[in-house]
Amino acid sequence: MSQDKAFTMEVRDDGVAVITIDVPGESMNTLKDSFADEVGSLMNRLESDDSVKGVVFISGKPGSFIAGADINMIDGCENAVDAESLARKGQAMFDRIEQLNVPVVAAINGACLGGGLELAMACHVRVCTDNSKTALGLPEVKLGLLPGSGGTQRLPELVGVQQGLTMILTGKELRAKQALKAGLVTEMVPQSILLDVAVEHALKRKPKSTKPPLKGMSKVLEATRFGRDIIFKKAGEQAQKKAQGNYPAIDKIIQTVREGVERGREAGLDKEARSFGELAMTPESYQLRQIFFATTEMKKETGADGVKPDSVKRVGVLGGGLMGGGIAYVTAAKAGIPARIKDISEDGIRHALHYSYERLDKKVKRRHMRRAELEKTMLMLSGSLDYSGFERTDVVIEAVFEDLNLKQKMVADVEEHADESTIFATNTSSLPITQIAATAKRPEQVIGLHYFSPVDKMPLAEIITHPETSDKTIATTVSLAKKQGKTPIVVKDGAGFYVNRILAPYMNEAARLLLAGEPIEHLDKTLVKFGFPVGPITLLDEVGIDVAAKVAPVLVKELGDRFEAPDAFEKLINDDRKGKKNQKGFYQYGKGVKGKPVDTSVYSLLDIDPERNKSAEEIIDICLLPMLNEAAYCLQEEIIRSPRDGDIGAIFGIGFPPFLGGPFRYMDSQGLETIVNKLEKLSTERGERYTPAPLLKQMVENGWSFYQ
Ligand SMILES: C[C@H](O)CC(=O)SCCNC(=O)CCNC(=O)[C@H](O)C(C)(C)COP(=O)(O)OP(=O)(O)OC[C@H]1O[C@@H](n2cnc3c(N)ncnc32)[C@H](O)[C@@H]1OP(=O)(O)O
Repeated sequence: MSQDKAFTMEVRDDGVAVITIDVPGESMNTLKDSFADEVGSLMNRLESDDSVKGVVFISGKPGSFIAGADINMIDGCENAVDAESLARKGQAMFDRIEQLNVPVVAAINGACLGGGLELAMACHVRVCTDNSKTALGLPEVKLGLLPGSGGTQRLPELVGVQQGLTMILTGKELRAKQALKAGLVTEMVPQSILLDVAVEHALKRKPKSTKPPLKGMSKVLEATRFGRDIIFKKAGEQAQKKAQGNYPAIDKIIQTVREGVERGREAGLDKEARSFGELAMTPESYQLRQIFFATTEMKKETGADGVKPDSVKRVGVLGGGLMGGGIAYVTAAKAGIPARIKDISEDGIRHALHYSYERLDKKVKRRHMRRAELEKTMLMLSGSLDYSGFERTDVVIEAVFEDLNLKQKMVADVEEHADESTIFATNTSSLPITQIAATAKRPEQVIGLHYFSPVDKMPLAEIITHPETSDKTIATTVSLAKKQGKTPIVVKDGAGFYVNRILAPYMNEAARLLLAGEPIEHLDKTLVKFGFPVGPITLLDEVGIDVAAKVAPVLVKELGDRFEAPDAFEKLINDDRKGKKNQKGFYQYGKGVKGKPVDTSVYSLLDIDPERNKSAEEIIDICLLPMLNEAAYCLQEEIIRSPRDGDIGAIFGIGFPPFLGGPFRYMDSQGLETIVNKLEKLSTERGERYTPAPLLKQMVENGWSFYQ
């Protein structure tokens, strides 16, 4: 047995060959091209050794099985032929495993994803642990790919076409219980007996291939060609509704699964390998892979080089509203840290506690959580009308009204009632942290921690430093945000910070186009088709027209005239149009409203005669370019630390189309000269606010790009 091998085999006295997968020097197993030879020689031995009665594949890593093929390896492919050949090598390797005469069992604990699940599906039996980290899925679509080593064929064979297709199209993972129900695993066991149970299966007779455990309508549909046509059509429509034609993997997945279902596994595998090769070379897959690399890199960063975060054992939350409730929830449910909520009313506290209860209860009902776990999490949440219990908090996060005096008073109160070392993190979305810290006794412990609504769903947190924030405070806050399940970016203090600052000019231009007569649906649909999750006018309704109206003057005051909002807010507010929250905005809301009809009365209110004048391309340029330009200003002013942070912030904070890589990668892909030229043209046509940021011009002059 050699230490430098990823696959090592030991044949036990009972005749079961246990193959342990433990990629040397890596924290998680990933599959590499070079393992084909290693597995090949193990297969040679197994194929010729009659004394071996069964085989078990198990991971040597404590918390995971295999996280898929090595994405670096895929990224390193120079052309489609290289990538196709990787897929074919994997297919051949897994075929050989499947064809062994003895039973082969995958013993799965932790992540079993992509190529990892493809290997497990080539085994005859899969046993998994009931560990909460156990997850089985084919997430390749999130990388703009399809499963390349048999996954498009074996998953539908095991769980049925409908469920298999959905899993491959969405990348959705199944937890242990769900995998058992779907027929993806044969047995679910506690981790302590995983190997023993796997060995038992390996000593049984090789199981005959089974049919997916289908019931009801699924069974009827999958039985006939007509029924399967319906499944493929529906799956395609649903997936494209989200993808808007921007993700080439979607069509390829449907065609490939269909090929196998209709023409057999061999034809399916051939199409799978070819499609994998082609998709690996698409710009969409390239950008999505870069997001994976960026987020993995960010997981390791502390936010302050060389500084270790302090441990956070208790958190205080000021304000039990929507944001406070969400913050308390992610603190207890995700980070596992007790949170003490202070509000001025019992109602506020009740609201916050209820917010968590509702979310946890949903998980229990969906069987994602046991009731005992819900109760344990709820015990971590407590409320108070005064500061009792705050003396032991390590971090206090305030989520009270956007009022500077009030926030400064919160700082003083926390300094009085909490420990000397307690960090004060403010969830302000518009007030400068420097001003909130201005009256603090310990300004080095004041920091911004800006969450996005809804807190439990939105993955980004902006961590805002002011000149006196200490490195320890930064590192501790970054670490807390990560535990709460967030991807944090550290940004410098300044109006709008990063995310709202780049969003504002985009929204302003959409509003200007609307006032000039472009129909609301035309604007929204154009930008959704471009790749945003919702259009800018829908977003205004979601954020709240009153909130946008409040933020606008702050940005103008701090950053200048290019942030001037079009003159329509007053009329909208006077008409009590706040957006979704009071069910009165640009769209119609309320009971009985089907679909998402525009509230056309808004046109007469704003004296608009709606008519399409601008093409989709013009609308995109008009709205998007000021966002890109502002991102460049933020980099120039060091509001963000790097283009990478700017890209991740835009993708995770406002849903900038991920397949375009974020504002900076998008500018690189278009060419900075093109961006500057377009901005200059728009500046002549529409106003000086489009003047290119000096950084962009400087970069063009020097022939630079944001990334190498
Ligand atoms: C042919 C096939 O069909 C094609 C494929 O299989 S494509 C790959 C499909 N698999 C995936 O997309 C899964 C990618 N990985 C993940 O989502 C997450 O890493 C995970 C959920 C498995 C674990 O998350 P988490 O516990 O937070 O650990 P995380 O920090 O992300 O990863 C641990 C290490 O494993 C590495 N890693 C995980 N999966 C990897 C992969 N598929 N390729 C390369 N590296 C990977 C990470 O880079 C990180 O490396 P580091 O220790 O040097 O920083």
